[in-house]
Amino acid sequence: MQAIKKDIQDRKDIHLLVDSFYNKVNNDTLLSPVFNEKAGVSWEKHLPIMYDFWSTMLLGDKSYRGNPFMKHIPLPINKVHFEKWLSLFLATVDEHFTGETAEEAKTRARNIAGVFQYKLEHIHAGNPQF
Ligand code: HEM
Repeated sequence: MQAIKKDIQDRKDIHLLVDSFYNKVNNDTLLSPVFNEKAGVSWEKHLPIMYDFWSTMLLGDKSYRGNPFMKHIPLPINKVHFEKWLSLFLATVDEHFTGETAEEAKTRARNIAGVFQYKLEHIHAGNPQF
């Protein structure tokens, strides 16, 4: 029987969301090389940052301080990468959660991915006006 899904309520839920998402990323042939080869991500450091980021977004605990966009400027990523990133994120939320905060997570992800993609397109086109 399938477990009854609940909403994202606390940091334990955020850990499940983030761990499951990056597990998918690490198994994805398009995104995994960007994280592991191009950026050489240290997962030990990155995952706790992402727990704080999503806790700040969804639980309002203000544990994340930083400028997330800056880290993405040097990455070789475009629309195709963002579409994949978003589809994995949305699938992860739906797999584990349902409710108002789960919907909020998907809306935030869509919006931020859209903004990042738009800004990067301009920067990559040689118009670093941001
Ligand atoms: C194609 C899409 C994306 C790729 C390939 C990507 C990749 C990365 C990489 C390689 C880092 C740096 C990790 C490190 O410092 O070791 C990073 C950091 C981060 N990313 Fe992304 N990312 C993507 C989209 C997004 C989106 C849409 C969001 C937000 C919803 C996001 C939020 C963050 C945050 C919060 C950080 C941490 C920044 C910090 O260190 O303060 N990323 N990402």
